[in-house]
Amino acid sequence: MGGRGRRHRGGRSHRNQSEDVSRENVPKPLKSFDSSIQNRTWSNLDLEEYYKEQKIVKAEEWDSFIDILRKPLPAAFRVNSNGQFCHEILSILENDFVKSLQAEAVESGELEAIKPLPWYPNNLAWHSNFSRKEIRKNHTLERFHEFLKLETEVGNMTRQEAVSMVPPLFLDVHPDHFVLDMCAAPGSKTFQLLEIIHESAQPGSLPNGMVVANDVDYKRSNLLIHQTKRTCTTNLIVTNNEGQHFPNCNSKSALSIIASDKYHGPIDQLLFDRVLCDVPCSGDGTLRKAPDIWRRWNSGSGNGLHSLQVVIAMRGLSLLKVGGRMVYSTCSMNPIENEAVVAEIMRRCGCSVELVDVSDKLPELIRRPGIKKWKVHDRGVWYRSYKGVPKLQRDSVLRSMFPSGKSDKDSTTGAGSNSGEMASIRCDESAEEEVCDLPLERCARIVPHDQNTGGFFIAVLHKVSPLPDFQEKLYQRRNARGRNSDTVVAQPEENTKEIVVEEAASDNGLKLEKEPTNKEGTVELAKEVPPVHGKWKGLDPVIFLRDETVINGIKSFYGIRDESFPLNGHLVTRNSDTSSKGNVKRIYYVSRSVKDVLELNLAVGQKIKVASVGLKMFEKQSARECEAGSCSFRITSEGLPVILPYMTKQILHATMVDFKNLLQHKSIKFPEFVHPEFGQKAAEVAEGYCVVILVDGTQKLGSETVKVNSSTIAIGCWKGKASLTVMVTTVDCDQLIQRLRC
Ligand SMILES: C[S@@+](CC[C@H](N)C(=O)[O-])C[C@H]1O[C@@H](n2cnc3c(N)ncnc32)[C@H](O)[C@@H]1O
Repeated sequence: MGGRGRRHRGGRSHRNQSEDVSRENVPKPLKSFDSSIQNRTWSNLDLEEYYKEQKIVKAEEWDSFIDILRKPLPAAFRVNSNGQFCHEILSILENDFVKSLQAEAVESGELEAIKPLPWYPNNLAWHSNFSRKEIRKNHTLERFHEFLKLETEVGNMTRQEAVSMVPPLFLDVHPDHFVLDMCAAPGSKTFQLLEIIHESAQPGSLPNGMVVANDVDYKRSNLLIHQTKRTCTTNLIVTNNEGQHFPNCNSKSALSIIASDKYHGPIDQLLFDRVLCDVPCSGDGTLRKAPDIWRRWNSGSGNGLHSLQVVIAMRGLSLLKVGGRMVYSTCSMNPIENEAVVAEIMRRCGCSVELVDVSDKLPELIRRPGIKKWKVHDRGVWYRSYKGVPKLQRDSVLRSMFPSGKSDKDSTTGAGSNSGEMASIRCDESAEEEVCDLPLERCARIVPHDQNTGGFFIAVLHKVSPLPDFQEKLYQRRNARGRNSDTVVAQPEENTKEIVVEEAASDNGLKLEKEPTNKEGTVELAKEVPPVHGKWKGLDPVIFLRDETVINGIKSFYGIRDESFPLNGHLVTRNSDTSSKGNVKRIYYVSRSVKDVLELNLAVGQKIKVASVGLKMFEKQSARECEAGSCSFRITSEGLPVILPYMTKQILHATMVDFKNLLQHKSIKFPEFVHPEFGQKAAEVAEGYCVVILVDGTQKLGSETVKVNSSTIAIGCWKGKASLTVMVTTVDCDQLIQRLRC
């Protein structure tokens, strides 16, 4: 539909249901690649020594490995499978650019300039032989660059590193799944997850599944909100919780006891069928794309992230349903952030979690088994085993970093026990090299020289039974204590009666509004109705719109029947939209699954910090534009594809010539349309927002003859006193005009 995948401009900026993305959130462009300084900036002796020692590639491959790390990353991109013009775009790539760019490929000694990634389903993902900078700067690639730019801008394509596309494919998501993306920003994988959730949905029908895209960083979340808006989804909640403390939303828990008396929703507890745990990492797999990492890299950054990665992954597993699947991934090549984390969570979970062997999936994706032997490096010293770690260093070098994960609490000796000797010791030779006894070979490591990509790591985990009790209780204890330790020791805890008082406190600077507590220290929830005022400072609360005058006004103006497309209970607003009662400015539509989760979240005291939810469907018109009798809410471009199949009023059908004229001239007086019949119908429709649908030559101009389907092209317009005016951004107009020329 013309409205699909639209990009919006000029809307008022709103921090939480954010429209805009500040420039500082946009990933910095690739630093200019100048071969004269390449060797100086694209090298780091510590990194080289580290990876030689860790033996993630064989000695004979070393040169190929390090050479390719010094070459800029070829650009890759994906075609949005739900985009209305998906097939046209694939056809342009296959029939135009594959051929027209061929000369460039030959010049650089390659066979093809662009080609589909063989392991990605349906040829939707593509590899190019040009770096992003080459595409930007090389004049012969100008047309290709323009094409990529425009299609990305209107939401038909996404530029994404090839290896970063892998985790959602291993997650095996179905349209009815509840999916948690724990560390989601800037959102390229969330976008893929949403595509899968919506895969088989017909226009207007909403899948049963949903995605919760969480990221602790609200600025980065704004980027995600912007990115995913192009999917026109009603099935997404963007949240700003710390992944490792993502709340328990359980209406039956002691904390929620008061609310649960009033709560009769279909979900008692928020658990997920799938969890994506794409954790913060040192990012050395992205060296080819972000060369400044060469300068900054040291082994300490991976060591420093290990504990956080473990606790985020553990939280993901406890939020996973039994029988569910979690993918753990990083864009780091470092075993301390990868195999060591996976081994530690396997140890903590015992038999309740299995590593899934996915070696038969995506056979064309070249990857290597996870390694079972590695060492730990800290401040110039290599350790083969935890035994050798001096006491003073056991704060930074943890037993979970080693392959066996075993501690030796009594050991006071070892390579570095005397701090005076440390500097001269390169390795604790006395200790035996450890080998992990877990099936880490089932993990997948993607190394850059195998298929000219970045580096990446993936582990697929299956939850076969509830986690050991003490792991769940550990989470509660840590929250109750104020959670200032990420280096959690996996030991059984006896007293778990303590109740979470501040489920997600203010570790990251967000302050909770003060809530009343009772004598047990539990949060007392409002007795009558769930709280609606902002609990999280800086985040507007989510409020269900119950104003019948507004809802009925919309229903009757657009001819929407509740039995076909329910509005009651599915419309929400944010606090800043309602500066005074009845003055709602923006209305968001949420799918049933999202509605159920929001209601549960309200019942348990708004534990989840909701940054953005659902799809902006209606926007208030200014009083000047609204004549008496017309509806004061227009439909947004992103909402149109979802609601159009259910609209029975305010619809006009135009032939190609009138449709194109409208796009070109933006505003046309009724008598000036080529088909007077169309001008007549436009004059008759009620003043205010209306939709113009393009009909082909064989169809009549009567509304009842045209059924809306996935290829329907429609635009929002404003019917004024004497003319019809297009309500579509210039970029979208231009894109549509170009498309209609094809
Ligand atoms: C590797 S990036 C995620 C990339 C993302 N999955 C994508 O595909 O676009 C890691 C993200 O983790 C976020 N993060 C860092 N610490 C976190 C935490 N404790 N909980 C949740 N997110 C966290 C960062 O803000 C960052 O956006």
